[in-house]
Amino acid sequence: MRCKDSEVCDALCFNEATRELYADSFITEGFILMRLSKQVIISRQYLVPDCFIEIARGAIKDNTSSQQQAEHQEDIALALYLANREEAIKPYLDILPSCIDQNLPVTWTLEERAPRLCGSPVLKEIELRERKNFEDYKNISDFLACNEHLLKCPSKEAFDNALAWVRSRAFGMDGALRTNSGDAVPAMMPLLDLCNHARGRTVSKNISYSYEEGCVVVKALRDISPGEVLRITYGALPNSLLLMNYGFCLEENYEPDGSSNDILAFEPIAGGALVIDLRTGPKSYTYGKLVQALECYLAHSEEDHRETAIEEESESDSCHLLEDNEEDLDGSMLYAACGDDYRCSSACDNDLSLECEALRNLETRLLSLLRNYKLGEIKQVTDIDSQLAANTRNRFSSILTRSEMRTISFFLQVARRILSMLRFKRDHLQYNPCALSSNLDCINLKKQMEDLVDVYMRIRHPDISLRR
Ligand SMILES: C[S@@+](CC[C@H](N)C(=O)[O-])C[C@H]1O[C@@H](n2cnc3c(N)ncnc32)[C@H](O)[C@@H]1O
Repeated sequence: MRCKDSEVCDALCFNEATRELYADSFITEGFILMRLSKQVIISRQYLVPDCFIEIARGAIKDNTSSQQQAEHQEDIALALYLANREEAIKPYLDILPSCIDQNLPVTWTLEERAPRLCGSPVLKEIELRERKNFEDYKNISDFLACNEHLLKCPSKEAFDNALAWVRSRAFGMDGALRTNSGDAVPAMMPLLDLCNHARGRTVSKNISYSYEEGCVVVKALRDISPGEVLRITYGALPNSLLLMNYGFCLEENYEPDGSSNDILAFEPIAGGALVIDLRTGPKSYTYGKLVQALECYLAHSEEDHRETAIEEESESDSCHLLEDNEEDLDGSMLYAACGDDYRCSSACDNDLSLECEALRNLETRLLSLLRNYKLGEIKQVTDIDSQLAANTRNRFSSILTRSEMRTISFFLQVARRILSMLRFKRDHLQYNPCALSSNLDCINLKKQMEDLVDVYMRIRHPDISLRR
């Protein structure tokens, strides 16, 4: 579709080959590319009959939180409607890619997934996603088997593709009708959904859209050259989600303030219930998470110490403030750092010893996670078609895993630096974020690490911090 001036393009939406949204002539900033009115927006508000939401509510017995459940039901309702392939929307659906075309990791075999994503928490998430899709489909087909008059159950393949379209192409429709949790109702917006995602430092969006009285108005944000890809932003999404829902990842997925959109689901204790979302960025993003991880280890150490203390109480009256492997600590400085009062220093030393232990636990855990990644061990394929798919998978898996390793290295180096400061060792550690990053990223990361160590020491150890 070619928009020469600010035409209303509604009539074309369902019966044109819409792939030609890409501008074929120079478009100037402020140009209105299109108006999508409610006739072409596929949402419950406009096209999806209420019975689909009733089916989704009846069939999906989520055990997640009520908000997630409500959102999920809305997505399922929309997916069911799409899978039902009504005549009016068929031309639109006919051009949408399948899950395989989208290269979604749920379609990769185990042999394809495991080496590429080895070490990544995303491997587990993909399995969960598969299981959830399967459960949802089973619930829907069971429900529709008892309520045949409502709808013919779509095939699993049709349902999977429809749900993938909702996840990768639906927009939150800003309007009077809201989901039970108050969120915007998901809607398909043919044409607007041809735009790619831009975020991060290197590529920015070139068009914007806004809701105006039942219409979505799409405007050029700057001059757009012929053939240039039209880009909106899907949000500050992490690469893990981009890969799972859209089948691609972004290099340099950072915000202008230097915070990464990539989040590492970190389990301080392997298989434990606690998962901390770690991301790199300015200290407001990192300090709280670091402390949360350390507190988890502190809680464990304190339990262990209490048990050991009870065992040892009868054996000896002597107080071992430091562990054997902490012999290299400069005792006099430790006491000085904790104040002159002996009782205070004794308590502080004990705390310090626990804190060092927590930092060492964090260091050990992060190191072991880092070792799980197996970059560069992916088998090469020979035939051309498989090579193309494999190259795409390799590229995006590599972006994702490098980003996760970058986050792990970040916190690892911070833990080591703090540990070295608390032990009053000469500061011989160098931050080395460069192996996984570009030069600019390297400078930012180094600053973020220094800031995090600095704020940690100032807040938790102002006396030591002052002496440095
Ligand atoms: C909403 S659609 C965008 C339209 C898509 N370009 C098309 O022609 O159908 C989302 C899909 O576009 C692709 N995509 C979007 N942004 C991308 C990006 N920055 N890099 C690579 N692929 C992208 C992915 O395949 C994703 O699943």
